[in-house]
Amino acid sequence: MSLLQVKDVTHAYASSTLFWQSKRHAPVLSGVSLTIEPGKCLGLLGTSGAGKSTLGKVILGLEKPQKGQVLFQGMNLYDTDASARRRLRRDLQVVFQDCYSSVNPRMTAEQIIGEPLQNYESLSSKEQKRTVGELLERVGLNADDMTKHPHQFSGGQLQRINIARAIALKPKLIVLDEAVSSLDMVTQSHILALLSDLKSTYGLSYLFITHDIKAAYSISDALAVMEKGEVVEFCEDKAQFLQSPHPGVRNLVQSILSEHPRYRSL
Ligand SMILES: Nc1ncnc2c1ncn2[C@@H]1O[C@H](COP(=O)(O)OP(=O)(O)OP(=O)(O)O)[C@@H](O)[C@H]1O
Repeated sequence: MSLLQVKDVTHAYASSTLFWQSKRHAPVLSGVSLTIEPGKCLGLLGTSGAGKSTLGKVILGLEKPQKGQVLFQGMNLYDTDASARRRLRRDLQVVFQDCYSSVNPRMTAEQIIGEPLQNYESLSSKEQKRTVGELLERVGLNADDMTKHPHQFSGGQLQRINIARAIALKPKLIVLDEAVSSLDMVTQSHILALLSDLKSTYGLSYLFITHDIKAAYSISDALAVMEKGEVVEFCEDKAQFLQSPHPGVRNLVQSILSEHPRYRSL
């Protein structure tokens, strides 16, 4: 069974509530369907405004769609009781592009990474400290870094802290919304390598939202492209992506082919 199934999802944001009437903008998502398999990464590409982040929010349970279903391990995300919702919140995590605004600047790394543990696990303070230390080391930082505040880290280091917080509860799916986009190329490749490593170690699944075809191609198993709220291409095997006849996808593919001699003949 797929880990996540998005079935025919249509969504429009509410614009205003005028007395009893709630008005809505034009749909941002129209008839979107896709799947994410256990332990796999789906790269979601598309131009600005295509609806990628909105789909990410719908998948995280944050934006209830007007139409369609989101099934996580067969369970309807928007039709569950409180205890199932709590479990789902553990299993679904997110890392955003802006590593600085994703954390409270007054908290230490220990408090940032420890927050989900405190909310969901009943660990003694000693156990929690040890777990935070292990998580810091797991993402390539030092256990001693737990006393530092966000401003004492570089952008890449802080994104590692956000990743440590996201994996703290051993989730099943992490939405990575432009998670490496604001980093320089070298840091970006290190973080992509870390994400790949964590994925294979813990059997994590990712929704990797990005504008960057090269980053998406390097980390993903499957690829999808959105245009104006619709999924115009969805390839469960990224190799099929290179053969897509869709003109928008061909343009994306050309940009990777030029740098990968192996694929130039395609
Ligand atoms: N909270 C909101 N209320 C109203 N409209 C919104 C809201 N969030 C996003 N939108 C609109 O929905 C559309 C899709 O936005 P979304 O952020 O999902 O696209 P995106 O593909 O992630 O773009 P980007 O890559 O620039 O982040 C845009 O037209 C945007 O203005």
